[in-house]
Amino acid sequence: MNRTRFKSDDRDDPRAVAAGIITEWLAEPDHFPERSLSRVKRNRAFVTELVYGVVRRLLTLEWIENQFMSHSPPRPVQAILHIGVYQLIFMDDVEEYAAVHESVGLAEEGWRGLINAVLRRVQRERTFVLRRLSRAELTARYSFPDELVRRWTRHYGETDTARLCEWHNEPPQTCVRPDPRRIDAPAFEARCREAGIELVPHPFRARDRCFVLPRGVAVPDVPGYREGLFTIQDPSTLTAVDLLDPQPGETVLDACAAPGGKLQVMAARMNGEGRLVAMEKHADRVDRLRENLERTRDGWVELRIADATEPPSPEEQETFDAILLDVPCTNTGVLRRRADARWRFSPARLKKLNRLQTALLDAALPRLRPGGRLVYSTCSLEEEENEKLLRGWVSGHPDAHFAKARKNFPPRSHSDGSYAALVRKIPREDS
Ligand SMILES: C[S@@+](CC[C@H](N)C(=O)[O-])C[C@H]1O[C@@H](n2cnc3c(N)ncnc32)[C@H](O)[C@@H]1O
Repeated sequence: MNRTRFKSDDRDDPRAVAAGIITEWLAEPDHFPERSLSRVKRNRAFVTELVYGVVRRLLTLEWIENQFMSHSPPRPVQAILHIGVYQLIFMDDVEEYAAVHESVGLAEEGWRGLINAVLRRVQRERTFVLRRLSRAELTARYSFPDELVRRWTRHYGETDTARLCEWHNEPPQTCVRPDPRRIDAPAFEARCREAGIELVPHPFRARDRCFVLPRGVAVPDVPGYREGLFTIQDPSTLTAVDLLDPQPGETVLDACAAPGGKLQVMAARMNGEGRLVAMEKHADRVDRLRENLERTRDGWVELRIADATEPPSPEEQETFDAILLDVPCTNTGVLRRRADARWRFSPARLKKLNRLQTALLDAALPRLRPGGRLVYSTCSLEEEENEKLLRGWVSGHPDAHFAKARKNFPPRSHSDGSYAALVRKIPREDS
């Protein structure tokens, strides 16, 4: 059977489209499904749910299918089975008959018997399957790679690991933060209510208030979107900015700035007074950053496409009062938002990122004036790129002093996972 050919290879059939994308992803797991999804024009919501659902629940789906068959069929058949089982187990709003019948119809003749047999058994024995699944190992139960489950169990224990896995499998919330320069939180809530949008205050404690958008409300439909009255922000992102505490009149650097979530909060806190420099290495990410700043009327922020691991020029030495270093990381605190990221985690990738994170810290310190503040932050839960890396780096730099750190661990934090540490550069007379 061809890698991506299906019996009903029909651009209008959402299941066929999803099966095609999943087959490609099974062959090349590093190929991001969102690129293929961005080309889908029809039934996009359903295709997206099938693709992300299967990508997220892959190990669970394989575990269920393996209860009813003894060897693995070719990839296109696996994709059809995954789509069928996903609908039967996880999609309450899909008719079981359609889930089975339409999935079987996607396959070439020779594979239909197998697909039909497996899907019918899953349909008939659903309750029994779910009961067995609830007692299965965490990897199968929540569909996480063994590497992550083992390291989380070691650090956080089995109960918290199970809760974390459950959290990462839930659909992410969209949160918004009214910009206090333009509107206060009660007035923003009232404007949304008038527009028929009932916001839910987010329980996370930070200086700025965040609200959860009801499901199905598109961000551009929220009042004040075009006027830049709010930013789209998981509240965990506020921790790093709260720790850095940029002040009006200061000279501040955001060294890894795109797409600009934390930068927008810093711009609001500085209120156009002082200098705020946004550095970003990847030019293709700067357009989105610029758009975000234009929406919140923060054109005063200086954008610079540059590699923040490069040492500063002589004029830039010790110029900044405060630096935010929101480094690239393994993203293990935000897996809810990236269905495929759990499969990309590996110790080798973590080590490679550690080299970049250390190089970014090394190049940031000489840019900071003595007495200045640096916040190192990630959206990771792994100590090797959080507390361990930061403590090790500080101990090798006598002019850096570790002040404090905060970690947001979902679901306890009710937010995405993140880590942020405040480091002070020791003033010269003390060093
Ligand atoms: C975690 S993201 C930053 C998120 C951003 N702070 C926010 O709140 O929206 C890390 C960013 O660093 C950028 N980056 C990676 N290596 C870099 C480097 N050597 N110099 C500057 N930026 C870099 C990436 O392209 C990415 O946009």
